[in-house]
Formats: sequence, structure tokens, C-alpha cells
Amino acid sequence: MIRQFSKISQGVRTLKFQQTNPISSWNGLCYHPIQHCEIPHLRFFSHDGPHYSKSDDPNEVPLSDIPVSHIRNFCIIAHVDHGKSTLADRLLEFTGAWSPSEHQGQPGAGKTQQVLDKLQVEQERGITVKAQTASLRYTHNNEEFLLNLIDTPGHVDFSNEVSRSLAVCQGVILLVDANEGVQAQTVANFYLAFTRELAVIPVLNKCDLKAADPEWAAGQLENLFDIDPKTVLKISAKTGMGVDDVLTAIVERIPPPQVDREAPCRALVFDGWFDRFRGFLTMLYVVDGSLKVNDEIYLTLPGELDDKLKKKYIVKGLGLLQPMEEKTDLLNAGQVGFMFCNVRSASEATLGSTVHRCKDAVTPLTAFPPAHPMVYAGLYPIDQSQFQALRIALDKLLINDSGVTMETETSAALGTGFRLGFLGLLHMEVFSQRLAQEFGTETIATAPSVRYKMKIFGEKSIKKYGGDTIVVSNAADMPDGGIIKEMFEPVVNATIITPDSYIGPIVKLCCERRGRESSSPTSIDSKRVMLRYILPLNEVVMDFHDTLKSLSSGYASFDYEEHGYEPTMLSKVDILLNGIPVQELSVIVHDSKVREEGRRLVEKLCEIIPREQFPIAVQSYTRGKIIARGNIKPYRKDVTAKLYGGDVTRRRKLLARQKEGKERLKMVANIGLPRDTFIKLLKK
Ligand SMILES: Nc1nc2c(ncn2[C@@H]2O[C@H](COP(=O)(O)OP(=O)(O)OP(=O)(O)O)[C@@H](O)[C@H]2O)c(=O)[nH]1
Repeated sequence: MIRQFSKISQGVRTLKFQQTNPISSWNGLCYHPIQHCEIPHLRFFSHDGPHYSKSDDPNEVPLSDIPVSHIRNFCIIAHVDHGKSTLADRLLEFTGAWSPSEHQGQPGAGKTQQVLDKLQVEQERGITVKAQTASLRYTHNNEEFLLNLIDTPGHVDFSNEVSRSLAVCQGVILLVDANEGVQAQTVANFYLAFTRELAVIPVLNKCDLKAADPEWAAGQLENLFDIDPKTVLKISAKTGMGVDDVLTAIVERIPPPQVDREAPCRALVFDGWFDRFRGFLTMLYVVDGSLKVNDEIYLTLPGELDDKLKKKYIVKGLGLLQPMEEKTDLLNAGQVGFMFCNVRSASEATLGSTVHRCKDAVTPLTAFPPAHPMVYAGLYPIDQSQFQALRIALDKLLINDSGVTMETETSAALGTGFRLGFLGLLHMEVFSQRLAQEFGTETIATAPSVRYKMKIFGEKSIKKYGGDTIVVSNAADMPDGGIIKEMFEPVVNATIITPDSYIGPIVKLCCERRGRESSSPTSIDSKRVMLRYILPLNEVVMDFHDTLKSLSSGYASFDYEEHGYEPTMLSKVDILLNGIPVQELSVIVHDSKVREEGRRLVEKLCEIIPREQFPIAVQSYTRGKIIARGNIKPYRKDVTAKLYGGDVTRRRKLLARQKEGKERLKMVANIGLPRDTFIKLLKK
């Protein structure tokens, strides 16, 4: 069945898509059960394997034939919820790559479809967590252009997606909500683009709203970033107002990529994902030459020069995301596309490696700096027999989430699992949710912690720990206080933007969280200020953002960057359940907060742990002294109480269902702990 999209605006081509499987997909987009949705791009396939949608216009110029001068590579960057994905939708729509009217009545269709937010977790949470690419055709002054668009996440926990995306772009659309004005991530993202010397197109969004004040927001851009108000575009991504001007500005203000099509092929791997049918796929930005199907290639990281030791791969397939997959036999310099070859694991296709032909000796492209995880947590299978399945699932997901680091660890109560490093708590929650949704893996996550450094003394101790500095991210590994000489904790440089009426409570919050001002407040306009604080990371990662939002009625915004380590004094608070120490529940806290935290942990555990048929005593202690105690009363839920008479099979069914519910708990010290205990415990 052939469907034809309508022309939407100036310079729009007519697109025709082939529906490949009338039952399970339309125009290549298919919604299918979770177990089939292992990776983001699989949503564009039907159950029986990948299908490519292809334009059937014989006169259409292949994208690889578009000259470099007519290619524009750009990202949309902005603060959370300022409308990046909505603008990406409109750009897809205005260039004819997507038509909401074509998809009316279908799941997820509508003006706020957010086509590029493909993951289930993105749709459920309404946030972007993965940068997504789309190659768009656009006709400007009767000339055909190739626009490679990358929609990026706004939340600070996913900022590594932004910096990786910027590496393959020559320009950015800096989107600012005309109601909210410049926010903390606007500042952070602007400087990311500015330091890379990228062309910046300033765009004010949501101008359709009555409360929008574009002049005020443009004034802030001028004040903070020296942006000429005359160059600021005013649009509504929702209604489509002004989106044509954005397309024109992309063509006119962003330079084409500086690439060499005659040179030997070099392509940068900047993203990847796992596909059930084709294995590991990698997203590439071709910097020099061209890449063809059947080419023999190496994947080389800078510093890896000896070709003899490298594994040879054969390019099995190439394609473009438009946003549905379009097969191609050639990727030319300047293009962004995907490749699959015989890569067997995520470790073989490291992000930042350079793809080049085996016969060419080339200098590898500069790789991305590795992501620096901020919080660490243990991830264990609910059932130890699932350990191998969890390892395989992690390997597949890690290629799509390069911000995560992984090593194996064991715990007395939870068995063998993994210690994973994340960029923040939201990142950790999203990652666990993706593991469950995309790979059907049920896991239990232990309390997240930052990485402390401890200097120890004594020859024996130094020998035991293999050095005089120990890195501790798991309270169970904290050495005995008697051998610790000095302790250090990670700190961050935080930026807070707030209306001045909330300064008082925010300064109080920062002081409570052991922060100190790093520079005097800067005024953004007559009503708002930017505060900068040095804060300990462990005071920030858990609930600082939520508290800040509630203190400021949602008006303050927050962003942070690493700022090294500072000396500190720490203690370990342990937990006893019915007198049995449960190491997995121990936490490391600052000395000034030991009592407060000990009491809070007991109160919280009494709330979280379900009642059993026997009483449970919950105690917290530090350095051998009990800090607080709470009791959980015994309880027996008689699920069969409502039954009177009837068949015995009904009674069995109810008891079986109750048993199933209990299995979802993890037995620790003979007490069932819900799977999310460890994370809930730390949320204040
Ligand atoms: N009125 C109005 N609402 C808009 C406009 N653009 C976006 N929105 C709404 O703003 C909300 C956030 O939009 P998104 O496109 O998800 O924002 P985002 O920046 O991609 O969000 P993250 O990726 O999570 O950072 C949605 O409810 C949109 O419908 C606009 O121009 N006008």
C-alpha cells in the first residue's frame, strides 16, 4: 500500500512511503509489544525483521549525491521542556518527513507526537533521554539541501548525550521558552556550543502563549550571551508559527561541514544500539571519503595503531534515519547514517572510534572524552539464575547509553551483580526502567552513592588495599575509621537561576546542604538572578532539584558541573533488621548529619518494609552506638477472608496470587524488601 504525504510548506517535497506490513506497521512506524521493542529504532520495524521505507520518486536525488555545500548538521539544545522535541516534530513535518494528519487516530499521533522520542521510557516520562537523529531533505530557493537534525535531551543527567551530539554538528538551535526565559541548562548548553565555536541560532519558543514575553527573553540572551536581539527568531513549535524561518536560518546561518570527499574514508562512531536481527548497529558521521556496503573496515580508537591486532569487519549494511530507516549503499563525507557489520559486543564498537578501510592508513579522529559517572549503585538480578541474562542485557544497553560504567561485584544478601556508574539519579532510574522494558530484566538496585576518596595509613593496611588511597562508592567497602588519615568527597559547581523573591529560601537550602557561594550573584534582568554555589555532590544528587523546585514554586532551575574533590569528615550509618546487620542498607554520611540521617533511615524503613507475620525491629547505629529504633507490627493479610463457600480452586488461586506478590520482594535477613527499597530510602 502506498501512502502519500501532503505538501505542507514552502520548499517541501512530496514523499511516498511504502507500507511494509499492513498488519503491524504503517509507513514503517509500528507499535508492538514491549518484548519486541529492544532498541529505540526497532519501533520502525515490524515483528518479522527490519523493513526499510523508501521513497519511490524516481527523480529524487540520492542523499549521498547532495554536495557538501548543501549539507547542514545541527542540534536542538535547550533547557528541559522548552520544546526541543516539539520543534523537531515541526521540522520533520515541514520538510515532509512526517505528517501528523497521515497518522491521525493511530497510537501516539497528534500535534504533540514527539516522533523522535522513540523509547517507551521517554513517552511514559514525557522527557527526552536519548539524542535522536533525522536526515531531512529541504528545498531552499529551488536547491535541495540535506539537514541532519539531532534532537537532544534537556535534563542535566543526560548532558553527555548533548556534548557527544555537538561533536558532529556545525551549528545549534538554542531554544528558549519565551515565558520562562533563560534557565540553568540554557546557560550550560550555550557554553557547550560556544566553546566548540558552533554557529548559534537563537530561537524563542511558545510565542503563542498569552504570557509569552519575547522581548524580555531576547533581552536576557543579549545580556548573558551578547546575542543581537535582531537575530533572535520568535516561533511557536506547537502551532508551526515561524518554523519556516528556522529552516531558512539553518541553511543561511550554519556553515556546511568541513570534510574531504576525495580523502580515504574516516567516520566517527557517535552512537549505537542493539537490534535483534542485525546485532550491534553504530551511528556514524562520515568526516572524509565515503563508506560502501561490503567495505572491509577497522574500528580504531586514537592510540591503537597496530592493525595486525585489530579485528576486521565487513560492512553488511548502511542506512539513514529519515526518521524511519532508509537503506543506502553509500555514505558520503558530511552525511550522518548508520552501519551494521559483524560487531559482536558493545566493547567492540566503542563510541568515539574511527571507522576506516583496512587498506588505508589514517589518523583516527579525536574521540569523545569519557563520561564521568557521578553516582554508583549495585544492580543485582532478582534471582541469581538470571545473572547471565542480566549481563547480556547490560552489554546490549550499554552501547546505547555510553554514560554508564560497569564492573562486577558481590553482596552477601543479593549475590553476584554489577556496580554501575550513572550520571545522576534520574539516569539511574531511566536505565533500570529501560532494562526492564526493553530487555524484560527485573533487577534490584542498591542505594546510590558518590565516590569518596580515603587516604589510609599503616603498612599493613596499605598492603591490604593495594595503595594509600582507596576509592569507596559502596558503604560496605568503607575501611575501619582507625586506619583512615583523610577523607575527600566530590563537589560540584552549581548554577541556580531564580526569581529574586526566592533568593532567601534557596540560599538557606544551599547552606543546609553544606554549600558555599563561589561567586557573587549575577542579575539576568530586573527580576531574576543567577547564583553559583560549590556543593558536595552527595547533597545534590538525591533530591536537591525537587526541593529547589518546590521552594521556588517551580521557577528556579539548576545545573551543575564537576569541581574535583574536597576534604571532609564522613561516618558510616549501619542498619539492623531484627538484630541482623544488613550491609546493603548502610550509607556513608557527613559527620554533621549522622543523628539526623540515622533517625530518618529508621523512619523511612518502617514506612517501606511491608508488615510480616512477625514483628520487625529496625535500628540504625554508627561506631557501635545505636542511634534510633523503630518497630514494624506483625500482620497477616487473610486474602481468602472474602470467600464464603465456593470451589476450593478459587481459594488456591487467591493464595497463589498472594505468593506471587511476595516473590517480587527480595528476602534480606528473612525479611522481604520491595525492589525499590534502596532508592526510596535515600529520597527525603
Ligand atoms: N503552547 C506551546 N506549548 C509548547 C510549544 N512547544 C512545546 N510546547 C509544550 O511544551 C511541553 C514540552 O515540550 P517538549 O517538546 O517535550 O520539550 P523538550 O524540550 O523536548 O523536553 P525534554 O526533552 O524533556 O527536555 C509539551 O507539553 C509541549 O506540548 C509551543 O510552541 N507552544
